[in-house]
Amino acid sequence: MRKIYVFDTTLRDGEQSPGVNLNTREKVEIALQLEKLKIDRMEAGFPAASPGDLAAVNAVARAVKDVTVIGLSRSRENDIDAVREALQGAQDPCIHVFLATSPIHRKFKLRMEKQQVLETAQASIRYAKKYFSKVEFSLEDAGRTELDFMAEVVGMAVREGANVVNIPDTVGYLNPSEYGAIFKYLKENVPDIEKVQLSAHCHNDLGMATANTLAAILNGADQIEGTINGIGERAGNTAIEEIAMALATREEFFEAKTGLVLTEIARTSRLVSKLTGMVVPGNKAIVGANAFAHESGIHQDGMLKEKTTYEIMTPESIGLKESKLVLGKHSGRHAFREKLLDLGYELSEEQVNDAFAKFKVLADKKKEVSDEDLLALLEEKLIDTPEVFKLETIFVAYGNESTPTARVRIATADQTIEEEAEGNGSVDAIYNAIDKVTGEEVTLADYSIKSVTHGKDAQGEVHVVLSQNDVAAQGRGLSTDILEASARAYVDAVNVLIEKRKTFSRRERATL
Ligand SMILES: CC(=O)SCCNC(=O)CCNC(=O)[C@H](O)C(C)(C)COP(=O)(O)OP(=O)(O)OC[C@H]1O[C@@H](n2cnc3c(N)ncnc32)[C@H](O)[C@@H]1OP(=O)(O)O
Ligand SMILES: CC(C)C(=O)C(=O)O
Ligand SMILES: [Mg+2]
Repeated sequence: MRKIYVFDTTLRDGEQSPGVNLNTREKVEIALQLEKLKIDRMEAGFPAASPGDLAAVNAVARAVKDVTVIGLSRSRENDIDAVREALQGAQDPCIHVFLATSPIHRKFKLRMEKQQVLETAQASIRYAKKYFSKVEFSLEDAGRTELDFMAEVVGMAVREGANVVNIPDTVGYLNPSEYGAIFKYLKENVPDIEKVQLSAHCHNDLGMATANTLAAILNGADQIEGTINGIGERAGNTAIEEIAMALATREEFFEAKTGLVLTEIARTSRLVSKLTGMVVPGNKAIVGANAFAHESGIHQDGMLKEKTTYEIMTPESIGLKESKLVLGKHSGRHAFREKLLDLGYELSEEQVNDAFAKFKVLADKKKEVSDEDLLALLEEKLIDTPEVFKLETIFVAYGNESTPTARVRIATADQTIEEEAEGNGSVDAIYNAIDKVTGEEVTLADYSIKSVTHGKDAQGEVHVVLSQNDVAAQGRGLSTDILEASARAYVDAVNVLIEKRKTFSRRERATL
């Protein structure tokens, strides 16, 4: 099995993400975690960029023990000297020198002819070689460089003793067959190419960074460069975790693997996200919150029967605990029943069906139904009070300069009654309208409201206590709308009150 070396540039190209700025302490923290992940090489920064970055690279160089630490440098002696200073104290230092080779960069940015590019690159590799036993040279924007000129520059780098030659698709322009073909071409056309390691460095402007990097591996690349979570300049770099898991999942196809401790992937991803402030999208491959979550009933059923139906790798393999079955409007009975069992509810088939119907109504209103939602829903269902009055609809008209008015429609066993009333607030108006329907003379002894779930679409739970003569009754209402929850709680309490009154009078009659 061929080993693919992993060059992590989270601390350099990753830090080039707009808005990201890592201080020394943060760089060291990430570097130590990258060491646990067992990446082979880490680019800690660009020492010539600022005194702060030079110091941070130095701190990383001194902190890590088992990883090659790299500093980036333009093809200029001053930049190379800055890397020399920054890498003092490193166990295994390496310098990364780069110069653009494409016609666009030569003409507009560097304002150099081909020959000048060749000579500048040669001089910088020679200078770097005086101080470093390990030198990587990158042909910036290789992806848009003429193949014959690229081969000429790579040949020069090989002769000058570069250890790694990197072929960046700096602007994410190529597609996998084109990028793979470059590696094949260099392998076949550059004399002594086997003396260097060829490296792939891709950007994700067209969403092809991972595919391009894999194409390079299939065509002989020895090293891949990337960042954790794929952060980096513009649309980012190749996500290292995607390459590592692609190789691990399809080992028989690629016949290559990294030396990463895969179970450290999730932890590393979380740390990088936290310290860079770059949130990982839920649908991000491997490390997104939904990468091992299933919401659809058919998928959940498959997962419960056999996980490989819908998972090509396990969450445990990247250091997560388990897959998640998320209950939502697309979920089915299998997952629902499983969740009830998890929560300690062993219900009959009929009860499950009944609760499932209520769950679907709630799921239509909420993106995700949480455990708290379910508990609230189940507890409400399990209280067996006959519904003398059943709330059907409420309508509230409210304005801060007008009197709130509410209209309620309530069903009884033999009719549906609609009433309207005013109040000194929306809830008061609703309660007055309900009183008109029920004809019950009750006192509102207590009213409380709390949110039982989180977020903007949280469920509100309203508790009311009603009293009538010596009888008190509690009611509970649950809804994503607090006015509806208030109405439900009140009607529930009236029903409980009526039930209590019946029990009370039965008991009284019995004692006569
Ligand atoms: C594809 C990549 O990711 S490359 C890395 C990109 N990363 C960064 O640029 C982050 C760090 N950079 C910086 O802090 C600054 O750009 C510095 C300190 C390096 C340079 O700053 P300044 O001296 O003010 O130059 P500025 O950034 O404006 O322009 C870049 C100069 O470097 C030249 N240059 C660009 N690449 C190279 C190179 N590889 N080798 C030599 N010169 C280069 C440009 O032609 C330009 O030269 P000019 O001033 O003669 O026109
Ligand atoms: C410095 C080089 C390697 C780079 O980041 C790029 O070309 O994308
Ligand atoms: Mg880059």
